[in-house]
Amino acid sequence: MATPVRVQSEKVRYMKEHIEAKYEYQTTRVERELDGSLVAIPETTTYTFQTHRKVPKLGVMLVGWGGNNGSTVTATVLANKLGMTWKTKEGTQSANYYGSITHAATVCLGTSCEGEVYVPLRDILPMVHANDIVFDGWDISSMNLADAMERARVLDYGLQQQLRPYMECLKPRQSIYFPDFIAANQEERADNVLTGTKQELLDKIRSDIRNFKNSSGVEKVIVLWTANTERFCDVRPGLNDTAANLLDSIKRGEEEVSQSTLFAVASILEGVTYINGSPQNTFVPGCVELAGQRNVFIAGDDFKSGQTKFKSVLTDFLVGAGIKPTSIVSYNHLGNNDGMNLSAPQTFRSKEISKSNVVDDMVESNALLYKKGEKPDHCVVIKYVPYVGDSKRAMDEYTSEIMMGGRNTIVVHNTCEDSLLASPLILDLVILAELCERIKFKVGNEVEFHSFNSVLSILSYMLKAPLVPAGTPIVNALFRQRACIENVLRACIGLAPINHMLLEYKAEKILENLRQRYVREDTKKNQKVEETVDIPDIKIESSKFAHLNGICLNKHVPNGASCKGMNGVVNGLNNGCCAVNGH
Ligand SMILES: NC(=O)c1ccc[n+]([C@@H]2O[C@H](COP(=O)([O-])OP(=O)(O)OC[C@H]3O[C@@H](n4cnc5c(N)ncnc54)[C@H](O)[C@@H]3O)[C@@H](O)[C@H]2O)c1
Ligand SMILES: O=P([O-])([O-])O[C@@H]1[C@@H](O)[C@H](O)[C@@H](O)[C@H](O)[C@@H]1O
Repeated sequence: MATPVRVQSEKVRYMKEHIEAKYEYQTTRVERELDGSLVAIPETTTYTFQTHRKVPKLGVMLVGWGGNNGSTVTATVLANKLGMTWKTKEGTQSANYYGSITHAATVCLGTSCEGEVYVPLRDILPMVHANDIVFDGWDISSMNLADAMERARVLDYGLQQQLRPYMECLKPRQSIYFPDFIAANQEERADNVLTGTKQELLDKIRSDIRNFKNSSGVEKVIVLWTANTERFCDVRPGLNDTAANLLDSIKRGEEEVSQSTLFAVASILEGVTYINGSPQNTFVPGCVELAGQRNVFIAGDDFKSGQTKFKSVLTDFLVGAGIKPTSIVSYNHLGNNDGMNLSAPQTFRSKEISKSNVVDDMVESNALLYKKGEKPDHCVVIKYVPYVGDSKRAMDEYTSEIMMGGRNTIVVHNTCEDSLLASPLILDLVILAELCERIKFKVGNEVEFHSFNSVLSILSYMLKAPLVPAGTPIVNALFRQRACIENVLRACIGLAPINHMLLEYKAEKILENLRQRYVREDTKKNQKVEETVDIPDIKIESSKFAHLNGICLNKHVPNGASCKGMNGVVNGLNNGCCAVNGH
């Protein structure tokens, strides 16, 4: 059960409706002098964050609901909600949300007398639990979700049998289908298709969103594309370069307006966040402008689930270590329908772009290794091999230059169960997007609170080709992306970012030159104790004794005085503690 973190600070107020926090945002502005030298100027900006505390009943409409990802994420939520277990050859398996940072990851809250304290990321701020999400959606295939789950061949059959009664009643809504945008081999499953002009299709999708919102009891809806990868659409003046032109193009029935852009426009016009889990350029400039005009969140592109996620870690490590990757070859084969759709050149091109650009920011960050414009050779190969199904086999080779003309080659084989890696990302994307809808902030003496930019770049951690507001940095390095989420959530409760400096432990001896204030609630006596200990002459100002990382601060503990042992248990006599701490 969630145990929300509570911050004790005069800068944080827990009100009935909101958590309000004042936050000193510290940055460094850099100026280049005429002689080319750089000047770094520390700056502090005061933010006031307000997070609405009420977690809504969330409805998620998946485009491509009957696909491997769509059926798997729906099944996963049902299995967790119903507490299902099933037999496998290794024994009994229970449902879980591994791979989701909002359900299976922790963050370091801070330091206690026992050392660093880690809490579930979801305990930082009130957020939707996956078990409570209601799914709906569209698919060009009419197959119900139970049959779609079977078709996907992702989940153990024993679990599928338990889920079938709950899923066979779930049927995807008819969808928009423009054959020219996806591989021709998808035609055989397209038996659930809407007809009409592009404007009529847009209006129908909008009506579906309203219908779901009104009939399902959900309080909020988010739409997420997990349908097939489309080819890139043209971007040109008069077609989709502005919001007005895009809406006119839809009215005129312009061929180059894609299925996914129609879904995005429908969502935006309904005031509903839209997330793109595939690599195509859904968010043409007119779509981005429309989202900004309507203050609706959009995010994308392309789930970062396995091979590329690894790449955004390894490349960051190599370049950050001053090692120069000069050749990156990413091959994989997979046998699911996604792989079949990607076997067409035009859809593969969309994926090739999103999988290739992921190293750009890391390479450009190090001018000591790379001249301007210089990049590693980078090759992406995807082959369709039906036999392996959803179990994608990724093989990567990283060749780098090391000191004195040396070469380093790293070869990785990575079996990615694609849908089991993408499904937790779908959950994190919609849960964090929903949370961001409840966060408002103002800067300095501003009177009005406002939302994040409509391009929700904080979701980059889950995406291969992060969509960011124009002119802002694109970050692909995975741990920077994760730190961004963690530290923004911390800022919303007035906590400083985790900076990994651990200065409090950098003293020559932990017990020397260290000044710590510990506020420690004695849960047994429900007393608040404030201790200030000066080292080396320990002057303990209270009857309680502190331990720092298991080292007892007690120097002269009169027998019988209560002394908290390493695990915080009052042991009466100090010998238990001292015996443990060896003094
Ligand atoms: N690890 C991953 O699985 C992963 C990672 C990154 C991106 N992706 C992307 O996620 C998407 C889904 O992956 P998947 O493995 O579930 O693929 P899938 O082919 O199993 O599912 C896609 C579904 O979309 C449906 N569809 C196609 N066009 C549609 C339309 N116009 N409207 C509604 N439905 C439509 C298809 O019928 C199919 O059921 C793909 O674009 C893939 O590239 C997947
Ligand atoms: O694992 P990852 O690179 O993040 O992403 C995957 C690709 O490796 C795979 O080729 C493709 O079919 C999937 O849709 C997904 O994009």
